[in-house]
Amino acid sequence: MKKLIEKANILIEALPYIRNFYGKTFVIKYGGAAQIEEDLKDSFAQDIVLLNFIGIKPIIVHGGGPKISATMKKMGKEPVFIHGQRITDRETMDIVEMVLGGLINKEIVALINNHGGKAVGLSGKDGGLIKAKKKVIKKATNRGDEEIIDIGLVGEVESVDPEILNSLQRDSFIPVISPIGVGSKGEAFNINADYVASAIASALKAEKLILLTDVPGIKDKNDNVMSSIHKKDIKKLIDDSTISGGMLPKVQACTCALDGGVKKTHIVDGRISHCLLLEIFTKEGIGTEIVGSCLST
Ligand SMILES: Nc1ncnc2c1ncn2[C@@H]1O[C@H](COP(=O)(O)OP(=O)(O)O)[C@@H](O)[C@H]1O
Ligand SMILES: CC(=O)N[C@@H](CCC(=O)OP(=O)(O)O)C(=O)O
Repeated sequence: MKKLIEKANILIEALPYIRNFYGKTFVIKYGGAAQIEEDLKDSFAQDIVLLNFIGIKPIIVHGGGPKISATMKKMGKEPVFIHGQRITDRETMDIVEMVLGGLINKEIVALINNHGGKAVGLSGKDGGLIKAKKKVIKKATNRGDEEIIDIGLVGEVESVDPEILNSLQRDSFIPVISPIGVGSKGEAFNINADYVASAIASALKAEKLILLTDVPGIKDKNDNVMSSIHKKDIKKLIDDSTISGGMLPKVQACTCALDGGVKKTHIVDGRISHCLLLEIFTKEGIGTEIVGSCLST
């Protein structure tokens, strides 16, 4: 009996969150580094379906960097990254569309549907969801001026048209989005999934942006995970190199989303089973939250 009452207490701990989040949109970025074991993929899909059945509206933006790299290598191409962005020639863009839009997107859709959800896969091309333009990377030269590095068909989000998402949500579908944008001439652009998730969360004024990755959260200089950071403190953490590498686009995505009207942003360890439920429905949460308004400090 004691064990049964403990189970009831767990549900009761979740009650205020279920009440607060009813009808709200959560944008969840499912990074390639978190898509590792079959059990974990299943627990992710179960969490999404549970969120949906209790009235939260999840939107998934997925990555898949490791699988793109593995496929490139199989085809005799060496992946190269500059500032965390994959140099994308035309042949690589075909591989990106094949792996993200074909393989990974459909795998996530099938997983969610297997657990009783109604997922629909789309890329930024569908319904004109993500308009993109070529991303320009500038590098300071030792002559004191700047040179432009051409990284090919890498895009940045120009605008988001959420109409297709609104329609899908109205009919209780769960959108699963691959981070491919469409240019003014209909051409495809490869975009970092953190930035796409951030732009979509802003366009929908989502309640939360949650980025699933392969670290327990943002670590300080002593390797301890910081449970909460105010966005005004991010710059200092970048300047003193506490935050670097792959964490840079994530904190940028979180701060842009907060500026765009998203209430809270989280960086969570996707290698933990049911990490979404632990973050959303427990007092402590897991990982790092980045907050930005006076109310949430
Ligand atoms: N302060 C920090 N705390 C945690 N991780 C950090 C920090 N600074 C840099 N990183 C790096 O960021 C990486 C996460 O980014 P990335 O590998 O691009 O993930 P994903 O594939 O999920 O997008 C970590 O594996 C870690 O090496
Ligand atoms: C321009 C660019 O680098 N795009 C990424 C898109 C996928 C992605 O973001 O995947 P993760 O979230 O798993 O890293 C890439 O080609 O790897």
